[in-house]
Amino acid sequence: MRYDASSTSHTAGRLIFLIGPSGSGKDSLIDAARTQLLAHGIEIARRVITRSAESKGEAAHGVSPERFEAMREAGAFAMHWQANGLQYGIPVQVDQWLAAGRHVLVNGSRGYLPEARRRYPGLLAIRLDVAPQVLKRRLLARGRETTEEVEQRLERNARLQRHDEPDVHVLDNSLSLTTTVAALLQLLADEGLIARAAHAPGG
Ligand SMILES: Nc1ncnc2c1ncn2[C@@H]1O[C@H](COP(=O)(O)OP(=O)(O)O)[C@@H](O)[C@H]1O
Ligand SMILES: O=P(O)(O)OC[C@H]1O[C@H](OP(=O)(O)OP(=O)(O)O)[C@H](O)[C@@H]1O
Repeated sequence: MRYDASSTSHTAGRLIFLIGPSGSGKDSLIDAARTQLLAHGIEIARRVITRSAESKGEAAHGVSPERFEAMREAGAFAMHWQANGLQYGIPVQVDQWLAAGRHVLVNGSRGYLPEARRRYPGLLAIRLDVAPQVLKRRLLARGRETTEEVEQRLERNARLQRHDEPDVHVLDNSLSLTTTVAALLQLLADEGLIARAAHAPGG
């Protein structure tokens, strides 16, 4: 059965769309915050990517381009997009979680944000920022892509940076991941998506 995302626009669960350039630390942040997010009842979507294996970071599901296309045709994705020569799919399970009133964190894309907003009007957009020179250093240190692929990612970043989307919460990931995890949890508490920690300011 095909799933109609538009039928789930007005649900109790909120989509948390984490964006930021490739290499800004989205996977790392999700991994570092995973236990705490799950403890707060936040679901975390597992991406499907046309990449055979990820050296580190989130446990994405790697598939061939042919398999990805078959999954897309079968309606397996709530959202999907293309970037950096790869296809990314977000499982339709996300819509089921949202319909059940669960908040869901998705590792998203700046390029896809306008479309994601059309589908999920109440989504919470969070962008990870790091300085361009830090981004380059991290991408090279990650060692997953070739130098050329890193350059392409930096070019894509420079291009997308020029389109500043409104209504996006920005978290700086230039410092330690621990700092960014704390900022993420604070933001989710401010938005009323998780309970505020007893010791947190304003709580
Ligand atoms: N706060 C941080 N401090 C230092 N290194 C980081 C930090 N966040 C991420 N990294 C590193 O930067 C690289 C890119 O992070 P990653 O999570 O893969 O980014 P993305 O998922 O956005 O592409 C990884 O090697 C990761 O270990
Ligand atoms: O549209 P953008 O904001 O440029 O988004 C960056 C693109 O790369 C992404 O994955 P990730 O950051 O995990 O990249 P990676 O494949 O290099 O890990 C993300 O899913 C986007 O498709």
